[in-house]
Amino acid sequence: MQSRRLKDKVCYNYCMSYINVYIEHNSLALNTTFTYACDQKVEVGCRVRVPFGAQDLIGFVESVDVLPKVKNIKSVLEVLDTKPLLNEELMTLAHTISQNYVCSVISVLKTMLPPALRPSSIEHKIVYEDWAVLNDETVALTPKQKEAFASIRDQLPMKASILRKKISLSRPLFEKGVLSLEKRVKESVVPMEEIEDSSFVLTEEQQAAIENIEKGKNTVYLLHGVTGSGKTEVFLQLAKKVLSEGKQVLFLVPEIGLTPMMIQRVKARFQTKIAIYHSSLNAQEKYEQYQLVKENKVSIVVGTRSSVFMPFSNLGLILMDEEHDSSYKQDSMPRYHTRDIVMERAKFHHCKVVLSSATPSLDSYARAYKGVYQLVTLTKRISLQMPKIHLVDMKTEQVENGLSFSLINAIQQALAKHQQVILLLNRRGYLPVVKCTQCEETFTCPDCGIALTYHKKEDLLMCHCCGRVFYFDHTCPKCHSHSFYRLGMGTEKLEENLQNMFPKAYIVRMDADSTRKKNAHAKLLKEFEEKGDILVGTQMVAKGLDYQRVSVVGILQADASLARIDYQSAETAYSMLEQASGRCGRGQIEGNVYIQTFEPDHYVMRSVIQHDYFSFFSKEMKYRHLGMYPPYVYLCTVIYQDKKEENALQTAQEAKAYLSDLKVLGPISISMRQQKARVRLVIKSKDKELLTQRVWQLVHHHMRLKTTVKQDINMYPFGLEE
Ligand SMILES: Nc1ncnc2c1ncn2[C@@H]1O[C@H](COP(=O)(O)OP(=O)(O)OP(=O)(O)O)[C@@H](O)[C@H]1O
Ligand SMILES: [Zn+2]
Repeated sequence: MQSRRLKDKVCYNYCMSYINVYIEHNSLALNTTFTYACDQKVEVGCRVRVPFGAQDLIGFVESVDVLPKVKNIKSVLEVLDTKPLLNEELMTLAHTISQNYVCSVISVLKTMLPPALRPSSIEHKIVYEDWAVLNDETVALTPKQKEAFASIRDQLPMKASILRKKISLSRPLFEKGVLSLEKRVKESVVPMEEIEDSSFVLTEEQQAAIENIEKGKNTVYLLHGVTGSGKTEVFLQLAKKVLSEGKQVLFLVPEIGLTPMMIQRVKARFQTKIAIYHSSLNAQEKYEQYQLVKENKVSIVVGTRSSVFMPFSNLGLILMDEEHDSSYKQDSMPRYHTRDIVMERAKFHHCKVVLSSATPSLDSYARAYKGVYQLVTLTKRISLQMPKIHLVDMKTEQVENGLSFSLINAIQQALAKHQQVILLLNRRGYLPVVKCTQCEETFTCPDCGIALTYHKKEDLLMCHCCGRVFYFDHTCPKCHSHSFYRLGMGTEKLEENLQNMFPKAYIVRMDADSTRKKNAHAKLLKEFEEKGDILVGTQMVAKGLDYQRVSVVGILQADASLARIDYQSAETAYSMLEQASGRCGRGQIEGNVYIQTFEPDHYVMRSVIQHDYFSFFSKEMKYRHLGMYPPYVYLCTVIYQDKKEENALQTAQEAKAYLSDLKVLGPISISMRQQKARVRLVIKSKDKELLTQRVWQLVHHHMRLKTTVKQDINMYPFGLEE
């Protein structure tokens, strides 16, 4: 790998410079710069259009050399930016990420930028609009024109479209040069409910936590506070101090559930313009928010994963809420974990980082336990006590429509008292499996080979793996029967069952299907808060919700996440159960949680019943140690994909042989994608640098062998893909 040089940042020599460019290309083989001649002013971090083979490609300038190093080099076709899109910090960061995650620099550069600024973003053109601005007031006007001008004089500059609607005489004002037109980026309004700020006296624990963090010498703090212990308030207080010193603050939230809530709280508290950044924004809105930070117009950013790449100039604090959440790891190239990027940015800006969660990732807690991070704890809830957990043993309980009698009873009582209920079933759709009762044929996705889910409202079958949908005529393609088993249930069916059982209840359903539209998430939550009795949903409902009237939480099929054969299943299950439980009893009414399980004696269940994170942590760490899994080792998975399984297998075998100095598990065959067989290797090492080095060498080994089998590298995966 070559190292980056940032010398000769700008070339003011307009005659000719030689620039090194990362070109837009998917191949890791091209993860190097190419040199071009350029006769225009250009800086590091600008985009250029260059000839490459028979194509024109877009690239980023990595460095500018005054002296030519290569003979017969081609010339740049066009310099696309007058100012660098990415500053030195971000250019260097891109390089670090590429190194650590074994991915191309260009893929990182693309991820860092809002869609409108990505190298060849033809479909995301930035939208501009005309504004009328004052040009020359001294021009002679007719009395009528004078009158018209006077009526709008104080409102300038204003949108030309509004001006034209307001006065009919706007045209002569432009023609005579009183006004002129200016193109400005169209401003979109991101709608957001305004809420009032609540101020309260900090609890002793909150006070101590703030002091510990402010006075601490460490860079990274893990704020471990039980659900409802007021971690957000600690965040807001810490932010206040840093903002008063004139520095910027980044609030990171997981996708997308908590975003509206955090935005509201931050806005209410600081009463100032903030930048927000999440997946519901369109390209134009993202561009706008990005520019707000770039032009130093805001000091606060609230956003999900990708906001970690915002062009901060003076970052004073990074707050990462629900740090355990899986959405912080990007599951496409570059497969970075936000926490790692946070650490890099904190290093550059010399600022503190606070990670917070009621159920920290094993990784972060282990670091805090060892003293690498400073542990700060909140052990008590603000309101009453922690909710009471009831483990409902499904082996012995009576059940109706998938609900145990204990849970049905609790729901009835809550509804009678006008309290709210949250039910979690981590499976969307109506029927998870469609199977013919005559010939036992199961409908499966031809691309992925997994069972299709029936969605009743749309009356179609959907693959939850690749998203493909299939028309369903309620006939078995094999034996033409019309009768199907009604096995299992997803959230859509649960909602229907509940409506039949509790006809008067107002039910809100929240899952990937009901939240597909823009801002649907925030709308559904508002609907539940204002008039809902029961909120049904997938793990989305387990996250961060803070409603005072929720007295019952029911978790259906609680063992489903434990059943997965993955080293991380127990951690995911513990966190989901504890987080979901934490949604009730947050106000003045007691909370009761019903966990429907076939394994009430499992250590995950035993820890949840006591709300005892540490007992879970200790047991889980023993298992990880025994099996040699993170945080004891670093992992990398490589998935080989090919039309023919034997090709993928053979390549994986070759890779395993090449990596004979490391512990490699597999190859094993996992589910298909796009009709291609997939074979997985799991590579383990205690030495992070060695792992990275060997994986890069593996990539080059495949290049030398001209391997045609597609490989997908995932450094530090979040669980193993199946
Ligand atoms: N000192 C305080 N006095 C009274 N109420 C408080 C105080 N601090 C926080 N609260 C309120 O307590 C509730 C819980 O706080 P918050 O949502 O920050 O909890 P949390 O620790 O983030 O919980 P979770 O991990 O479950 O998301 C909120 O409604 C918040 O407004
Ligand atoms: Zn599929």
